[in-house]
Amino acid sequence: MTIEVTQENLIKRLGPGRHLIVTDANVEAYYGKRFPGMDRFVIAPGEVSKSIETYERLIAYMQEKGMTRGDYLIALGGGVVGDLTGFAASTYMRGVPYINIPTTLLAMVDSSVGGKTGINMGNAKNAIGSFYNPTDIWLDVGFLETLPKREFASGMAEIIKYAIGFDPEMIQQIQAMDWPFDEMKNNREHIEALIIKSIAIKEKVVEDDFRDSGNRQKLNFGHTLGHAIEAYYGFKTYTHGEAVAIGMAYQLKQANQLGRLSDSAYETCMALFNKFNLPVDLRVPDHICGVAWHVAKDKKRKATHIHTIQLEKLGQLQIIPVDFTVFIDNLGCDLKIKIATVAPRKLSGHIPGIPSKSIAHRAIIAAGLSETPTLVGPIVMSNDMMATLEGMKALGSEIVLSKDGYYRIHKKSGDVENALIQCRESGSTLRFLMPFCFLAKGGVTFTGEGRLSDRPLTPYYKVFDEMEVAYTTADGGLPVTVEGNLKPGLYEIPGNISSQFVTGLLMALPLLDGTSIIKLTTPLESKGYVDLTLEVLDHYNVKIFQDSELTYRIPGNQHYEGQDFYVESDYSQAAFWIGANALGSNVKVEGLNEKSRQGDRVIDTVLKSFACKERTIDLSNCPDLLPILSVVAAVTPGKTTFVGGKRVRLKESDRLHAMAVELDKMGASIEETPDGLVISGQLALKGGHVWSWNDHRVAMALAIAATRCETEVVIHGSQSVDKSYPNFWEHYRVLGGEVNVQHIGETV
Ligand SMILES: O=C(O)C1=C[C@@H](OP(=O)(O)O)[C@@H](O)[C@H](O)C1
Ligand SMILES: C=C(OP(=O)(O)O)C(=O)O
Repeated sequence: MTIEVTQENLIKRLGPGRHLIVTDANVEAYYGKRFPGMDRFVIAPGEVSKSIETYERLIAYMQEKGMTRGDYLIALGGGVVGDLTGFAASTYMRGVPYINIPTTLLAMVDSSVGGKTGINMGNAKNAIGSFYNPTDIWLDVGFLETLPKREFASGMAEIIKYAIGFDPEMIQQIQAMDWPFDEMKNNREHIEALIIKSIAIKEKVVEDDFRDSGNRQKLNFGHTLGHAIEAYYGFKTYTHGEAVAIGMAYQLKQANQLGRLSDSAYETCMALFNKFNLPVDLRVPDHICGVAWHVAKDKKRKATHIHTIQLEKLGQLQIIPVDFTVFIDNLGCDLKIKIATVAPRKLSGHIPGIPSKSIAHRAIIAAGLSETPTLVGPIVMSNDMMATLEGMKALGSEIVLSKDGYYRIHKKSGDVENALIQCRESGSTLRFLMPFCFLAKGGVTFTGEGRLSDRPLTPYYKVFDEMEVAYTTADGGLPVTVEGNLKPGLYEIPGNISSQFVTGLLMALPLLDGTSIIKLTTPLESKGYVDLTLEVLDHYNVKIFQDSELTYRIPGNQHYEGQDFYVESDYSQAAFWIGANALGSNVKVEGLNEKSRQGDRVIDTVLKSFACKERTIDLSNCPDLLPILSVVAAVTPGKTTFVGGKRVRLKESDRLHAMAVELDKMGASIEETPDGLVISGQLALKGGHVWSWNDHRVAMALAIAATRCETEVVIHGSQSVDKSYPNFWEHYRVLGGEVNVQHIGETV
């Protein structure tokens, strides 16, 4: 039965004494007036109060008040109040009695039962604590009238756990509840019954196994992942119940997929989560790898195995030990993923610039089409470079490593048939080589990895339709096979989806047997990249005429012939170090060409605008600078508005979204707009766990953010730098950075 909590009832129960109510400011605001004659110690709401400092203040207050072993502490609030009060009660004078009056649904069914008390140390939840039971638990569902709906749902997640894991009869009662309810009265009976049943289950399990060694682990259903989810997001993004709901949903999905749990039981469980709008997946599914890392560090994990709690049928849970690598594999987390732990410190020193990826792509293609061999280099063997080198070989070029990083390249004689090109994640390789489909009899098949399949190709498909070139795609994505000949003529394409279509056509059309015209139907963005194309074409004696801002004329029957090609240093990569300098580091990147035509050379000018209080940065000609510039903006005072960045969403990740999510996790003030970001700068970021979104530029930008963080930054998916800058972490260390890179499996 539940009881109405009033001052009169309390005093009747406790008798005279120096009793003290511990509560938080929210509960005090609603209910403080119910206890006008009782002393109250009010703490700040939320996890921050489960700290040594608050504990010390509470004990000092009790001493000052002269409380003795005969006096009671009364916890009036949610889990935080209960845990702190219980811990103070268990330690003050080696133990004083306390009464727990939970005011949240979660506390009623979970933390108030079981005798666990504790406070946090840093990010480690309940690092200091004790097993200590309250003398009484007073239940008053009336408190739930004022509980926010999201908090109510959070408590329902625990009730759902009891229902599906221990007592399926509760399921109908949950199904019968009105939700969301306006008034408690129609639901009161169901809720009371569910709370009482939940407590009875927990008490029974705990009684049988007070120190958490056997069956009590079943109460942790969904919690191993749930705790890891809370920790990965710094206890910010999901409530406890939401995190546990996601944890349970993952286990249920796996059990169902392995045939251990019936479809109907699985669907029943999912419907219960849905009823209360509880999430069943992470908003960013790839974040599961970061969550898995936290599981690896979980104190409950034994050796290389993890004890998972799995539902076999409604009402029946099993404890099943699973190899940790199998566990993370089952979560859908790629074992190739690496994690870089980066210490929060500034960088200084010299590093050599890395050869420009954009220029090298173009030079390899031009050299590969030339019958006279030329030496192209230096080239750093990133995944993207490998894709273009292999791609040109597939189209009939001979490529031989001549000396350190320099390749002798030319076109071989003879026909090529049915070429297959693995573009990996390189948009440039795919879009630069697609128009060369006519170089292989029987066509060319392009395949790729990661997000490449989702990046736009429609401007080419329109051209192929017009030119009667056949293509077959897998549901509009990759692999795609293209077969047929482009013809000289008019090519109308947009200039604002990707300049890479313009580059691809500019490189292929000179080989046709007549003049072609490229007409841009929308203004050209990323213009600097098209200028680079024209520069490389000129070097190989291929002539293009720009008749107007939107029109290029390309004479046919041309041949690629040229001198050796030196690949200058990459401004897009140097931008990370230059960005670090804007944040107080002192890095010299050697070998940059001050007269380079690379668009990203604009980084120097853009950084100057940070001297003003407010600045607007247009990304339309420097999309690749967004990740690093957003980091600079996050830790430079003033407001930065990024515009013109729609295309930035179409790269290896949606970079606007990725940077907004990750910088927000690190404590930045950042807002996403349809074509940019708005960032209010501050002095430092917090640090913590972040996800690279499998995007090299996001990973590198987050590494630079670490130079202005208060604690270390743990970058999940740090291997993504291999796409363009495989020696990035090595350079980071050369500059005095402290980086520890591990495979997720090695964190065990
Ligand atoms: O031509 C190139 O080398 C590139 C063009 C740009 O793409 P978009 O033209 O699609 O913006 C840029 O983002 C990419 O990294 C490289
Ligand atoms: C977008 C990029 O490359 P690509 O388009 O070649 O994949 C990049 O390097 O940031």
